[in-house]
Amino acid sequence: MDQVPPGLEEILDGKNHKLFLQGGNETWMGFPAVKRFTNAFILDEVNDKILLGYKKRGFAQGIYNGFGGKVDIGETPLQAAHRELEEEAGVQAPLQWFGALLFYQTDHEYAHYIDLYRANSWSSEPIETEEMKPRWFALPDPSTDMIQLAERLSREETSEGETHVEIVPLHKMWRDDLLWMPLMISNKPFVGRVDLVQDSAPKAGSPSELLHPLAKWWIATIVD
Ligand SMILES: COc1nc(N)nc2c1ncn2[C@H]1C[C@H](O)[C@@H](COP(=O)(O)OP(=O)(O)OP(=O)(O)O)O1
Repeated sequence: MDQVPPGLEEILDGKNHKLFLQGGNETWMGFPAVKRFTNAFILDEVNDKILLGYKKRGFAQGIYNGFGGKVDIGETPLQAAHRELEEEAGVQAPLQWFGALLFYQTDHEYAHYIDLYRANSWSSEPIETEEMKPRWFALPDPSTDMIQLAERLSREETSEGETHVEIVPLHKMWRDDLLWMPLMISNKPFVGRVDLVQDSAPKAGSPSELLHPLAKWWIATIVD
């Protein structure tokens, strides 16, 4: 019988779930507060592509991610997701909720509670903004071992750190994304919690240490 991690009962809100994966030997950390965020992904299901943004500045500069940020006071998470997508990629899209993640990183002031959204259509060609440079990448099959793929991509990268490959740059995304990417690709709603040790942003280094920042993780799909 799996034990739902602290903080996720409220997010599950009575919905049935099925454990997808879990790992790590630590105990769940306590956290002082929770802050709400959103993250939105556009998927081109005709051409098996995903739109990601290259973070040009500030926190987590140099990684690829969906488009998102904090939920402002007075906004619903869905409103925030639409606003962030438009601000960061100049795009409007019929966003659908597909998951929620709770993260806590050692010594941080708050845990991130991130509502995840996806859409299969979009209003116009994405544009580069001050914060993000959008780029389309080929999606791997959801049955792919994402950790092995990230290791291969990391080895194949040019010495200048330039990503030539057209496939989704898993080695330059948040480490936890490797765990739930198959669920996003196959559109299976999920909830998850991930605890991280400090300094978890992706950076060059030994591919075998790809999951090193993750101290404990638990991800479950939502079932009807
Ligand atoms: C392990 O850490 C993270 N994993 C994943 N998958 N996503 C993360 C992680 N940390 C942050 N994020 C998401 C949350 C948001 O969708 C974006 C941006 O987060 P950030 O903390 O940079 O948000 P801000 O830029 O401060 O928000 P504003 O745009 O509102 O200023 O990444």
